[in-house]
Amino acid sequence: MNPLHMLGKAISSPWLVGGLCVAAAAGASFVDQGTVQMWCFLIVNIMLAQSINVLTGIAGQISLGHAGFLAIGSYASAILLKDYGLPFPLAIAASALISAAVGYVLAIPSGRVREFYLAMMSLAFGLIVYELVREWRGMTGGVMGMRGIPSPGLGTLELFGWRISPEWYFRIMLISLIGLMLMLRNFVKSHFGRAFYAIHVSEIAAGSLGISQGGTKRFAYALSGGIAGLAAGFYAFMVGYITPESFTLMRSVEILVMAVVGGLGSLVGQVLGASLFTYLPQQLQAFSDYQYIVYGLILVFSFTLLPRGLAGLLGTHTRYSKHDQLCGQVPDLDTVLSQRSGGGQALVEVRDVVMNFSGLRALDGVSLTVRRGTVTGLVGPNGSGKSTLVNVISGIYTPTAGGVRFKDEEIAGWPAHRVARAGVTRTFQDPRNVPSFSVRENILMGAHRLYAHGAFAASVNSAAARREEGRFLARTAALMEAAGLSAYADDPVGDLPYGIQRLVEVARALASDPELLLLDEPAAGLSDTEAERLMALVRMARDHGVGVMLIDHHMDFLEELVDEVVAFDAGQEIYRGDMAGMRDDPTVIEAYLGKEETSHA
Ligand SMILES: Nc1ncnc2c1ncn2[C@@H]1O[C@H](COP(=O)(O)OP(=O)(O)OP(=O)(O)O)[C@@H](O)[C@H]1O
Repeated sequence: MNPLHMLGKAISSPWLVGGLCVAAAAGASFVDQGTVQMWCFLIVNIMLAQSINVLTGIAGQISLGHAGFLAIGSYASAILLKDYGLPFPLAIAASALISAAVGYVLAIPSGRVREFYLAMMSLAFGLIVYELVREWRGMTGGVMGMRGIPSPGLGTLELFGWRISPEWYFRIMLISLIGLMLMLRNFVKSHFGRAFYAIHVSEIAAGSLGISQGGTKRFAYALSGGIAGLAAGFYAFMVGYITPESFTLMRSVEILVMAVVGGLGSLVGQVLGASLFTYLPQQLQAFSDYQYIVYGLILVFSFTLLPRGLAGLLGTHTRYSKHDQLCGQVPDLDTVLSQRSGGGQALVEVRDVVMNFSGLRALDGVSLTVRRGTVTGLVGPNGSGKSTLVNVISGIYTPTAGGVRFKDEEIAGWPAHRVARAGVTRTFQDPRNVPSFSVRENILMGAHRLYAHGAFAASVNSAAARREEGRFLARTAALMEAAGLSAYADDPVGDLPYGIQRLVEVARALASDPELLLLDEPAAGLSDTEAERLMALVRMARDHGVGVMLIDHHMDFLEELVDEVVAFDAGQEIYRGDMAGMRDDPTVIEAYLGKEETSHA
């Protein structure tokens, strides 16, 4: 193994980390106050880096204004303790809650913009907060700052009459950091962490699994704001004096740089980045005028040579599943899907759907019914509107006219995640997996809509959360076995052949225990063995009462599976019936099959 990766493994070891924490907690009594202050400052930076990592590294929402959260949390906790006499732990908890609330509100406009505009918006947030704390003199002390905040350094911070010394303050911070890191670790490995990452990689694919884009972004902003607020509360009491100059744009950039250099997406990386940027300024004191030039150079160096930051260099890899919690035996494949009754009943009814794209009519009055426990094939030449129909049913497009009824509800116009949560799961013509996730993580992500445990249970890894995760892991294992994917369980999907990626997407769709399954060219690029496996999976779904809509161009493949086939041309139905009839139908031959295909048949 690469020596750097060995080092990475060592620093991620719970024993080493635990040992270091115990040593630091004990050692705080034997070092000078400046060192203890530095350690406290390091903890604040680690928390801030984790805060930005949740938002930017995991959920993919860039933030250039994180010092805004730091300012809000610092002033809030200081005011609550100093002016309202709140005990210090409550003041810190309130600071976290207030910053989380601000994050939630900020997500409403920010959730609507991306990339450059999002960066600008977050920048504006940081600048507005900076100006507010400068101008709101009555509350914040304006440019003169807020003095006399109870602090362990001055011996003025008390908890129920106990004067907190700097060493004890450090120990309290250390325990809080350990708690935070453990909770974050559990959170990231849960379905919440996978949802955060999914909206980062593909909002459309996330929606098709029942992950709400807006809801997930709001949650990510609130969580990130909350963590920054926690750091801010500790910071305010640690320094005992805050001014707007501690919350400038440079501070926001510094926090982002720590996270980027440490390795966005990695929890361990944030500790490394924060450590570097806590100690570096000390070492660079002689060059303080050039400090930001040095930061800039580090950033350029890091982008060029270490795109995944220090975490990438040391090979520390954040996993998005609690794969070690697989408990019990891999269940029989038959039990992975619910057995649904009512075979033959109408499941989805598409009525007179029209879909226009600025002048182009992709669907022109399409009506179609898919029944429970049946497979409906959809064929037609390229551009005839098949994928558009799948997009309309699955909520990606709102039809220009017409309706879609699923079970007892009119779903046309529902957002994709709501349609998916109702039980409609689809695959895409080009597989939309999360390339950096393993096969197991991708398939597990399919079960998102079925999870019952909440964020707190996921973070503390409660018994109920463990049981549920174990159950879905076992079902994932059964699906991997059936799809012939077990050998790739821990491989990143992006590195695997195309056919395997398709099977992963189909297995992921089945992991959602769908009632209606929409498969868009699932057999394209599959080998014969892979196609056999795919057929077995589709048959299993059908036999469990799932209604399947299957788009494909392989006639032999369709012949094996479909109960009814519908042929489209130019957005209109030109044939409906069985496969044999379709092969002989002159309109279908003319528009789609051609003479050659029929003579082969
Ligand atoms: N978002 C969109 N904007 C504009 N035009 C679109 C959009 N989506 C589809 N179309 C057009 O609608 C028509 C139908 O496309 P669609 O992808 O549904 O066909 P298809 O039958 O699935 O073809 P293929 O077999 O190639 O996937 C095409 O002319 C396509 O260019």
